[in-house]
Amino acid sequence: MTNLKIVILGSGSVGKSAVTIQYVNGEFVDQYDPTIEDMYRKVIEFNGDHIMLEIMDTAGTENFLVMRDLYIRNGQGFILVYSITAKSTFYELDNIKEQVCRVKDSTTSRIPMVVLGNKCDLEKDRQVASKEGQDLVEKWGGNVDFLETSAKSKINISAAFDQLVKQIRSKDPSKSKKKRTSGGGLIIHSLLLLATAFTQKNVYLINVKDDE
Ligand SMILES: Nc1nc2c(ncn2[C@@H]2O[C@H](COP(=O)(O)OP(=O)(O)OP(=O)(O)O)[C@@H](O)[C@H]2O)c(=O)[nH]1
Repeated sequence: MTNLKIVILGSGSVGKSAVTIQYVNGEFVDQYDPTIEDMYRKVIEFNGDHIMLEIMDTAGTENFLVMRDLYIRNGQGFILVYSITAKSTFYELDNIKEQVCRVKDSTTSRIPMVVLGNKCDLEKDRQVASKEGQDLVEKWGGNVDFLETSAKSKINISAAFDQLVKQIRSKDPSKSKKKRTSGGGLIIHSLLLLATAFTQKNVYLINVKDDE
C-alpha cells in the first residue's frame, strides 16, 4: 500500500485539529486544546488504489514553530489553513507558503498544496472574503487549490483531502524519474527511503494517535 505524508499548517486556533479529526473520525471537536503535534492515519481508495494517509497535525502556537521545518521536510502534501474569522491568520499564509517552498527548495507548481478558509459556518464573524482566498492562490500560481471549509458543519472536508491527494499524484516527481532509474539509482533511492523512514520514526513517535 502507498503511504502519503500530509502536513496540516496554519496559525493557532484556525481549526487544523478540528478539520483533521472531522476527516479521520467524522466528528467535531468543540473544545480548544492547543496541539503540540498529533499524527493520524486513514486509508482511502483513490483511482482503484488503497492509500494510507499519514496526516501530521502541527502546532500553530509560536512556541513550536521551530519544529515546522522538520515536518515540512518529511511531508509530500500540505494543507494550509486560516480562519475566515481572523484576518491575521490569513496574512500568515504567505510566510508559511514561503517556508514550505524554502524547505522543499521548490515552487508551488511542484509542491502539492491546498489552502483552506476554515470556519465558513461563522458567516456573521467573517473577516476574510472568499475572493481574497481565491486571489491569494492565484497570486501564488502553480495550481494550488482553494476551498472554504467548516469542520463544524462538515463542509468541503473530504474534498480538501481528495484534492490534495490528486495533486500529490499528478505532481509526483518520482513518476517521471522511475522510467530512468538505473540499478545504482535504485540502491541510492532505497538508502534514502531508509534514512527518511528512520528520521520520521523519531519525529512521529512523540504522540501518535491512530484511528485503527
Ligand atoms: N464554528 C467553528 N468552529 C471551529 C471550526 N473548526 C474549529 N473550530 C473551533 O476552533 C477552536 C480551535 O480549533 P482547533 O482545531 O483546536 O485549532 P488548531 O488550529 O488545531 O489550533 P492549534 O492546536 O493551537 O494550532 C476550537 O474551539 C474548535 O472547536 C469550524 O469549522 N467552525
